[in-house]
Amino acid sequence: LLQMVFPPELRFASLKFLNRLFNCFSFYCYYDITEIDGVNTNELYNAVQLYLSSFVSASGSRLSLTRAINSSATTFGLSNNDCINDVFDGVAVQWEHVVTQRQSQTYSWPPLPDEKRGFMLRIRKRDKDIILDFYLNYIMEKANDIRRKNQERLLYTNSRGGSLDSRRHPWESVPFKHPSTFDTLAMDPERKSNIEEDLRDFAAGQAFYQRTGRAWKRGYLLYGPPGTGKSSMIAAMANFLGYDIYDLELTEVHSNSELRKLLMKTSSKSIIVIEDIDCSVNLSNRAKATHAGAPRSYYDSGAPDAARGGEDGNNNNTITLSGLLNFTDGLWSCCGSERIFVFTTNHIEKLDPALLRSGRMDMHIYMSYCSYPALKILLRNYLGSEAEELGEAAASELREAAEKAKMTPADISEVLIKNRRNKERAVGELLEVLRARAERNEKCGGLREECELNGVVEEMEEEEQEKRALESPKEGSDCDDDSCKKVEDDDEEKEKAK
Ligand SMILES: Nc1ncnc2c1ncn2[C@@H]1O[C@H](COP(=O)(O)OP(=O)(O)OP(=O)(O)O)[C@@H](O)[C@H]1O
Ligand SMILES: [Mg+2]
Repeated sequence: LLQMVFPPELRFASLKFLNRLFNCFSFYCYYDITEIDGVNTNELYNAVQLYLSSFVSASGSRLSLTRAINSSATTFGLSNNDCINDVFDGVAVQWEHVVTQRQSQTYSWPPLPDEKRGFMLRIRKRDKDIILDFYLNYIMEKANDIRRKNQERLLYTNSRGGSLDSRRHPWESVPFKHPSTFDTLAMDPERKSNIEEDLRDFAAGQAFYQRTGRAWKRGYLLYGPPGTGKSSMIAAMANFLGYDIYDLELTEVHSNSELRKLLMKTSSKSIIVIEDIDCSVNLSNRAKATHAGAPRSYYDSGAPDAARGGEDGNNNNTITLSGLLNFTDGLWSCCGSERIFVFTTNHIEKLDPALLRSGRMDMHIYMSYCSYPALKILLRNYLGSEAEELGEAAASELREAAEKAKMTPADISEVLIKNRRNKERAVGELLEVLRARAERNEKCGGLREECELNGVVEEMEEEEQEKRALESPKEGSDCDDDSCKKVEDDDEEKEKAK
């Protein structure tokens, strides 16, 4: 019509004029919520999608269904260019899912997705205040609730090494399904409940952190020998609080600024984990600091710029200790809220004092060898029986052996898993293993670590294994003839080798 009525030079102006005229007389106004806002993912788009998926299934006649890899939840969504109505506080609104093909692909890296997706919200002009002030906040809260209720928490990794995906996100995610909880964690109950209480206080502490002027974050350093449950503790923390986990692979981070960018893209209510902090990256100026003796001198000599949040002059492409400290502690660490930092290490003595100084990591948690109270939890987990049920004599023998043996919960779990169908055999073998280990510890005479270094422990372990292999199969074991014969053959071979 425009083409017929107006000459070409007036077409654009007339279109603009008609548009304005139409808007003046229209009862409605429209808001676009696009999936990608400039270069960043639009959180509101994700929230609206989740919010609509909670009730769209009941009213929609044509829906899109999605399920993420490894996920157990199906998500309903509006099909392309479909509409749905909603009512908030007596006010009617309409949502439309608008999908269009991206026309001109301007150069950008990583390339933008082919489709441009967004939601269009249509409301009456007179309802603007109530919708913009309350409805959108309500949607954000509701989406967070749905996420928590679905228990579809995510485990993020930066294993792509700094490159972004098509949605401009540096983190990759999978549903987090680790079943470890504080109930299943073998640890002294008193220490465990202290940690639980600390976490509970943290999660409910918004007003406290606000009042005291502290950033709403907390740091935990988990240290102890391998197999004592550091990773299991992180999973238990995430399950307890219902937080996502960001597993930061430091070896994939190339500079301090990349580290900051990663931090900026983490969400609230999350646990940011760096495992094996002592060996995951060669923190370039740590050596200088240790050499200098005093922890503070590192700031003077090592990386003056980096300490203020910049890059080390000589090491533009490396991540420095100060970069890491800024990451956990500096201004950038509070670019979100309600976040927990967890570092783990097997060798706390190798860590730079700057990382350990008070206030840096709020709680240092030693994950120790398996004590008797922890052993009781493992017996309950794997055999389904309380230690007291095993009889007083067996219980006290176990207690004594466990205290002397200094075995990790991982080692003990192995013995229990192997014999989980036969409680007596499990307890019998466990006692045997614990005693052998206690005996070995005695031989090493408190120099266990030196013995381990010199291979003495390895030799002893081999001897123990051979001894056990020679004794098996035991009476009443459920191996068939063929497998028994195989074990005998193996034994013979081992004997020969010996
Ligand atoms: N305290 C514990 N409670 C329950 N299970 C445990 C505990 N410690 C270890 N385990 C068991 O041993 C296995 C290894 O534990 P985990 O990975 O948590 O140890 P880790 O301390 O993180 O070891 P590493 O230092 O090598 O990373 C787990 O599968 C878990 O089942
Ligand atoms: Mg671990």
